[in-house]
Amino acid sequence: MALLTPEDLENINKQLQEADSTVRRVTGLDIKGICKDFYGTTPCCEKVGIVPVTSGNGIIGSFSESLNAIAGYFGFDSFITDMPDVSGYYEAVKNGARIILMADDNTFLAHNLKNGKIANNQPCTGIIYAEIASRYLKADSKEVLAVGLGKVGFPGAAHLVQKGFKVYGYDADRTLLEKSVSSLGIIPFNPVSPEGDRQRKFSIIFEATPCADTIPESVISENCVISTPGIPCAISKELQKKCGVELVMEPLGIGTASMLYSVL
Ligand SMILES: NC(=O)C1=CN([C@@H]2O[C@H](COP(=O)(O)OP(=O)(O)OC[C@H]3O[C@@H](n4cnc5c(N)ncnc54)[C@H](O)[C@@H]3O)[C@@H](O)[C@H]2O)C=CC1
Ligand SMILES: NCCC[C@@H](N)C(=O)NCCCC[C@H](N)C(=O)O
Repeated sequence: MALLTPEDLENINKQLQEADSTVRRVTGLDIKGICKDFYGTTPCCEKVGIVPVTSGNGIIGSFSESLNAIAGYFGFDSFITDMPDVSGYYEAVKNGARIILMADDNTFLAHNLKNGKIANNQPCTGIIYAEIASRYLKADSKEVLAVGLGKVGFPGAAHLVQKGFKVYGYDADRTLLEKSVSSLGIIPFNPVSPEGDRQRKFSIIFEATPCADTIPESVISENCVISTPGIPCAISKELQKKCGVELVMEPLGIGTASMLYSVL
């Protein structure tokens, strides 16, 4: 899995505020409103314990601090434990944490100790970015392009299928593309070299790849939202400006909010 860097998390509050205003423009609701409406839950001063984890590549600079800022932004009472790992987990519980947030190199979880609910960042991220895209107020059709069908993208594409959208999809990994076609019924469509479908454009695009510039101008409709957790960004700033694309993209907060609301 591509790991976050401290650079990705710089000015996390500013990134979150900017993403929130884009989400509000795109859907009419802010991120809180989307999570509340989608999960049917509202925070009620649950205490969130954030536990740094030293395994694998170790602690990522400002990752825990970013989670603390994000939890506060969404109205949770949160703290970072002094100790990492098992000692940190013990410290969190002893200090009254109701929800534990912790991540190693492979899994980023939220666990509600009271109701037993547990969430994984990858599906929670894919689903919430897909949900935001699905609520685009200026969408000109129910057709969606989903690029990147991995641990984040597949759950997001599945969510769009379940919501009744006609999902065109692509993944550079042929096996994953074939699995998505057979299990979700998505229509294979390579945005970079579409066979036959040269003029197909989309006003709703969901992207979840670790590659830059995966969305070419040829598939961007006049009114278009690109909802993408993918890092680096799926579209250049120049192309975004040229096409007037609404870009919903943020490195950690939207996915974390989805996790927290899903375990309430
Ligand atoms: N913003 C956020 O909150 C979060 C962001 N991420 C980011 O989302 C991205 C995806 O993460 P995962 O799904 O866990 O990774 P993954 O490796 O499971 O899936 C990525 C998929 O993209 C495909 N891919 C790569 N280049 C492609 C291209 N040019 N065109 C089409 N498909 C291409 C790969 O074949 C793979 O199936 C990563 O950049 C990750 O850092 C992940 C979790 C949260
Ligand atoms: N964008 C949300 C998904 C993050 C994920 N791509 C990642 O970097 N995971 C590694 C987190 C490692 C955290 C570290 N163990 C710490 O506790 O600081």
